[in-house]
Amino acid sequence: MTSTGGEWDASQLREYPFPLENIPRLDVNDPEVGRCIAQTQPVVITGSKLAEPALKWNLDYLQEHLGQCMFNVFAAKGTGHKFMYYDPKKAANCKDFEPQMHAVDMTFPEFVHRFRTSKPEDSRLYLQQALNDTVGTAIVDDFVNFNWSWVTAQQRTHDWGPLTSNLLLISMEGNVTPAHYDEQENLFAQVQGYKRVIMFPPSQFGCLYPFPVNHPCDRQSQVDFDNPDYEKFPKFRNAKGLQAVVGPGDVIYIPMYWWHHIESLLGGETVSVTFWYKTSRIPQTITYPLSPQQKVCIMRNIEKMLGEALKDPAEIGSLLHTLVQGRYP
Ligand SMILES: CC1(C)c2ccccc2-c2ccc(C[C@@H](CC(=O)O)C(=O)C(=O)O)cc21
Ligand SMILES: [Zn+2]
Repeated sequence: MTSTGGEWDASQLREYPFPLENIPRLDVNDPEVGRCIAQTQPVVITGSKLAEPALKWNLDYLQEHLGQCMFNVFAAKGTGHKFMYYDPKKAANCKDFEPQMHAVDMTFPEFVHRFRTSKPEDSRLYLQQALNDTVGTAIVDDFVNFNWSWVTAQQRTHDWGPLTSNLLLISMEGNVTPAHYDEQENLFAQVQGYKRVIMFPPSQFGCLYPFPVNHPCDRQSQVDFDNPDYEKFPKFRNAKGLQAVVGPGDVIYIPMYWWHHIESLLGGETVSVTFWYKTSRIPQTITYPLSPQQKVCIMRNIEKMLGEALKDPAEIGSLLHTLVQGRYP
């Protein structure tokens, strides 16, 4: 994988212990794009103009045109570079959980000021804000001029459910969102700077050891890619990833249940806009063998049901071990 125009170079890519193949990079008019999406395979789509009006969304422009409301900004703990999502509701009943980032609400000018005066010993920041009509009138103008006809055609062609949200993401260079999966289809538009996306198929659930469903970090991998614990996570040695670097104007399709780790490359802030779609209603006919995605969904339901049935999450593991050991080799 080489840079297209010298904007980044491979020396910026953090080293990880797993092999990586490239995610295909195709023009929006290539019929192969539709085939990739239909087969829930990741693909980088160029030339879609999906969020073209946002190509001018640098910090100055956004400060000028975003409203004066408060923005969701996350600060990583200490000088860490990882932004691992956690569910605050589940954190409430998980006493020994230590969040590795915390939410700080601030105005956009405050965010820009802290972003620009940030020193190496300061916490890294990551702004994540749902784009809606409260974030500012001029931005709405840009927003309505996104390529809605194209993205709505994808939604209809692939029988996705409703658009649930567009997130505006502004990251400092070097920030990392560790590997996790989401339960929605995602067309991820990169508009400023470069991001490296590393993805693993849902079939590699067994190599990536997600936290228990009832844990605040549900859906996130327990494996620290910078320092993997092969004693606890031996099958991580078998992980095989796909990767792409996306830049302004690129869109990457992140299929539901696919693992993704995303890092912002050097060169200043990175800005992305996500288009998340719920899945469609339950398919009429179930075909066998079930897909890896369906098996992840089944495993999630079992964990949820056991959590409710047993009340104490600590009992789930021993019950599952009793159920499996010596009985389901
Ligand atoms: C880490 C952060 C800021 C965050 C904190 C707290 C709650 C939610 C989120 C959240 C959600 C989405 C992203 C974008 C992307 C990862 C990336 O681009 O870094 C990704 O995972 C996706 O598009 O699915 C990033 C974040
Ligand atoms: Zn995600």
